[in-house]
Amino acid sequence: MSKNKLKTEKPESKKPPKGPATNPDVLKKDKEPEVKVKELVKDERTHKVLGVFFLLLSVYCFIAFTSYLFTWEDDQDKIFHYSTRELFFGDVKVDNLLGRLGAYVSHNFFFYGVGIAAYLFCYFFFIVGVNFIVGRRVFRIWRSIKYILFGLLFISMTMAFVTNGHDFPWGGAMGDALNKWMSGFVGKTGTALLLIVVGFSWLIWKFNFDFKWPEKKIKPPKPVPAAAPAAPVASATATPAAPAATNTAPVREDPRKNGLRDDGGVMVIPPHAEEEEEDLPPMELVEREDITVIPSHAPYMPPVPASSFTEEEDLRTEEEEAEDPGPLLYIEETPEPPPPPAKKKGAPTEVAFEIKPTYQDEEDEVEEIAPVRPVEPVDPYDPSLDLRDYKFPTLDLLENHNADKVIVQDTTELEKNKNQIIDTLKNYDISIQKISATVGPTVTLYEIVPAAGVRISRIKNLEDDIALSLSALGIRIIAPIPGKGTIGIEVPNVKKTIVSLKNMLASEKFQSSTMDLPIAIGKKIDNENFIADLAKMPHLLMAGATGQGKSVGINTLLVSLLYKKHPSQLKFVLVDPKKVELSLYKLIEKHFLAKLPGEDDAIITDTKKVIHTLNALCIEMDLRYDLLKEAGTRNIREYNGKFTQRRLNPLKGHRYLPFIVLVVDEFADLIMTAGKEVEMPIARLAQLARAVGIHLIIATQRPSVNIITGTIKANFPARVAFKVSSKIDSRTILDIGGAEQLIGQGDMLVSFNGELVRLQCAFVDTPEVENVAEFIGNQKGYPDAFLLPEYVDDKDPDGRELSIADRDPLFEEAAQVIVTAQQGSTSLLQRRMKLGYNRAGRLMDQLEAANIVGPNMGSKARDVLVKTESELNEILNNLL
Ligand SMILES: Nc1ncnc2c1ncn2[C@@H]1O[C@H](COP(=O)(O)OP(=O)(O)OP(=O)(O)O)[C@@H](O)[C@H]1O
Repeated sequence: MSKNKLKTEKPESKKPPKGPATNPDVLKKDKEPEVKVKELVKDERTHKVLGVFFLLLSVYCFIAFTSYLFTWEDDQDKIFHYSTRELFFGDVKVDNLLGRLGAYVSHNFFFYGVGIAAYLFCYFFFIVGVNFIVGRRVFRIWRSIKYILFGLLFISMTMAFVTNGHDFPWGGAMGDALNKWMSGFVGKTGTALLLIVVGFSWLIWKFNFDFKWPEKKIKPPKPVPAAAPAAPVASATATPAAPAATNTAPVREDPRKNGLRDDGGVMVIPPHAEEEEEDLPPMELVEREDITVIPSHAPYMPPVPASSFTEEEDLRTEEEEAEDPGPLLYIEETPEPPPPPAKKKGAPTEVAFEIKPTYQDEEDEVEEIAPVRPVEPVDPYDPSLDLRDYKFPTLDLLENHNADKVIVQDTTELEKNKNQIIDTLKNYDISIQKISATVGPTVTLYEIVPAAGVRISRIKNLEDDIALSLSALGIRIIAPIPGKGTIGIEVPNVKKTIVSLKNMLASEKFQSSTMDLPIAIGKKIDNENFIADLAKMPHLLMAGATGQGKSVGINTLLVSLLYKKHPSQLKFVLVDPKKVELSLYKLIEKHFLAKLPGEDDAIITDTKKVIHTLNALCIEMDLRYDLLKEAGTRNIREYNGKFTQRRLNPLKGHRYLPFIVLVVDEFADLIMTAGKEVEMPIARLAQLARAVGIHLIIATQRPSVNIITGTIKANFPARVAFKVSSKIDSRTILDIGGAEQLIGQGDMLVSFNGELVRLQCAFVDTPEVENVAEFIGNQKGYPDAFLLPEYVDDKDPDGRELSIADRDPLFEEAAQVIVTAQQGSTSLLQRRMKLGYNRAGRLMDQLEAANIVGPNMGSKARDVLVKTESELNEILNNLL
């Protein structure tokens, strides 16, 4: 890849600075750092200063207002008597504790403003101040503003109405004006009634009083005759005996006390549905413990600590808050019918209730089972929110490579080739009915319809003769072209056209594709873009002699994925034994790469580390299978679908699963150095990993049978061959000859879905890849690369059992997990801490040695010997 094109240094960087030569003796004055207004506004310190200001303002107003209540008579005279100028700059004596300014401000707020309701301004300044100082929304500003506005109107008007004619401005000018207008409009009595209605409505809304009518005595139920059919209910107290009774109070009387729970269809509604029960059929409410409210931004990936997002969270604006789906509600599966998710934004409670109608008899049941009331669906979880500002790379980072020129072939060349083919065939007594040509980027396909009675195998055998007569390399005969009833002869073009990746990515087909992992591979002979879904392939084996376009091919695939996927949806594991081919992708480590914990470099070049990484991937695969199993889903799509619908509990280890694509640039090298140790995990992954979203792209220069073994081949149904050196190699990779006749430079054969297609691989140059990687790398990423589970090699002496003295660094964390969950299970450690089985097992042994858990009990979880966290802390302190 590095030899594609050498990146030239940008000329500007080497140019001497323009203008007069600088004298080194004359020291330049340090440029004052520019303070940007935007940064100043965002600065935490600015917020704190504002917070102090608002708090003091609140205190100031409060003292001034309170003082005004006692001194208003004297001060008012002076304020009326003197002009503002005299008041401010003269020597007027006032009684207000806060002097002339206090008297003046209070007078304006009370007299010309809203009267006693002016205290609401103190409250407002106070909450704004607290929010600024603390740096997060302790008080909800917009909601408070609504209440304050309502309070200003209502209190000032009510005070003006009640104290009508009083000297003190209880309602202020605004209250008086409102009162006057309202009294004229609906009369004094009308105004009084209106104020009472509004006041009571507010109180009811706020405190939701229980207006209970004295209950009627319940008549003891009549004994049911023994012959009568039994009603399908669980309890006579919960279900009235006759339809007429369904709307009577006793049925609804404190339904939760019934403690009944039926396993029928359930409907989940927010708890305040209780208030609106009046219109509903009688129903029983049962507290549901299987519904948990957990924070909206629960970590979805182990390497990203939850705390890293909280700061950003806190700085979110009120508007963003409004769009936020709010606390993440996850709803556990219940049997049929599936409960519609129900949680209104900001609903304050942590329990939801299960409501089901009670039935009179079986006939009613069908009607009654219909949903009781519509419930608002919960906003789906969006994994990309953690990097919400991430921008996808733009097409202008890529080059056109003159590919915008329409592919035209010399008509004389076409005509000449056509005649040559006809003549050659004639020489062998093969006549044809029709011949047509399709000009592709690298080769032209001549399609022949032979005359009746001509055997296809005869034409096929003439491959070399036709090549000779056309004096061209790389002629391929496809006899017959599947599904067309014609025979194809591919003849290389004299002038080839580069297929630029840019054009392929700009195509409608790619832009509008909804594939999980769309890869733009290249152009077919008929110039159709070949875009496939790697997730469906599900793995790709690439082979080709050196210099035939493999590295470009790998870049094409990787760049295609980078243009379509958000960092939260996709991770690459890059294995590059050649050390230079994939090094460009280092820039996107914190966005798209996965690595082993504790590794510095995400791109793996060392064979030993490759073995660890492949085994870690196998562990990840197993963990993912566990998660899928627990979620009752069959593949990653269903699983992530369920997770985003908030139907899986992150507290139980569920997380959004990004696709993982493993890319091995030189497989032969690995097999040569590590043999089975590499082959086995690769084969395991190839066999099983597709369902859990792990896909492999394996490339090799040497497609010999000892490298591409039967096991590997059997699990890679999609294979790509660039030009290879022999027919045997072509057979090894494609199970058929033909790749040896390719003409190189990205000319390729793809065997996929039982079809063999000749493509010209899309071309992306090294500087373009660099542009894309830089574009992504310059954006905010995760704190670290995606961490794969830990793998400890049993044969590795470093990984053997350790004594308590040198216990695992994760020992304390593991102890906390086990004690909190009160469950001594290794798989719990694996899931919660994303550890491999070996490490989790060793941790468990160490916990046993520290008497935190009991001995191994086979398939059952170990006993947890420590019951409380304080007990645990004591043990841990003693161990230190
Ligand atoms: N799709 C393509 N379109 C046009 N030219 C291409 C294409 N692919 C490769 N080439 C040309 O072929 C050269 C070699 O390609 P590449 O580096 O991908 O080969 P390779 O198979 O990876 O070789 P090696 O295995 O030695 O690394 C490139 O520098 C480029 O000029």
